[in-house]
Amino acid sequence: MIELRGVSKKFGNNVVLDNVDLKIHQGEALAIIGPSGTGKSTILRIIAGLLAADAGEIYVQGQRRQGLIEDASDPIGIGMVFQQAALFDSLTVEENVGFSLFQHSRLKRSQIRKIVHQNLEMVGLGRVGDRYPAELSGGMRKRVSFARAITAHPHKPKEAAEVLLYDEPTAGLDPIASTVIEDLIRQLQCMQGVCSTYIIVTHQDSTIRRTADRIIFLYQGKVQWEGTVSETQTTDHPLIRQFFSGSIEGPIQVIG
Ligand SMILES: Nc1ncnc2c1ncn2[C@@H]1O[C@H](COP(=O)(O)OP(=O)(O)OP(=O)(O)O)[C@@H](O)[C@H]1O
Repeated sequence: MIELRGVSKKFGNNVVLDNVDLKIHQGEALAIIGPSGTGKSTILRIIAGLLAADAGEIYVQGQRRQGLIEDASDPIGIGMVFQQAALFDSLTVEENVGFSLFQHSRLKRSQIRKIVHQNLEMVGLGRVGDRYPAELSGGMRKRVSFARAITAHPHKPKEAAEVLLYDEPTAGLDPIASTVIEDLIRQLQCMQGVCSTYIIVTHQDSTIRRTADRIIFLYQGKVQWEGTVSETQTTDHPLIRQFFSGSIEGPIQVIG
């Protein structure tokens, strides 16, 4: 569904991604893990088309993307759920979720409200449409941002996100609120019998275990390890052992 071939990215002299190859298949749940500052969010932003790679190619359903998302027409929609829910504080929940439809579609207000309400129901927030983000908890704000990511024009199926990119969706949440989000991610994946695809960046052990089918470990600009959740527990790969044990001794250099 998405393929990165030889993608590199640096900021100044800081080489963040170094010739990365990556394939994500239809219906797959892929987690990208690795120490802080290794380029996980950078990969997501490149896949979303928000950031240009310095080198390499990005294919979406076999079609090469040229440029960024505003000048490219990907054959499928790719939605991103940001680490901070990134909601507009001065807009209500309903206005946030329906933002792109209110701005860019000719749908009637009542039609948009119906779509928004359905999507808020899907994330378990059917009753908060007229509240403001500041009146919600962190977990609720994250759920609102999920509802926004899956909101698309009903007559433009290409705009519906078939691939969702989650950047640390459970960061800062307590274990129970994290479970709610993890369950929701899996529920949103398999709606109406069709399983969509997602990529998740997370540091949280429970989120890795509960939301990933396949895991890649990114370090020093490269994919250093790839496997399943259960293989993270059995592998003797030194990077994986150190990462999951939290030890400061090992090949991963501790910054700061
Ligand atoms: N716009 C930017 N300008 C300059 N440097 C950047 C920019 N965006 C990211 N970086 C740098 O690129 C590196 C990778 O950042 P990125 O946010 O992708 O890491 P990450 O693996 O997601 O980290 P974390 O786990 O801490 O969220 C970091 O050293 C960061 O400082």
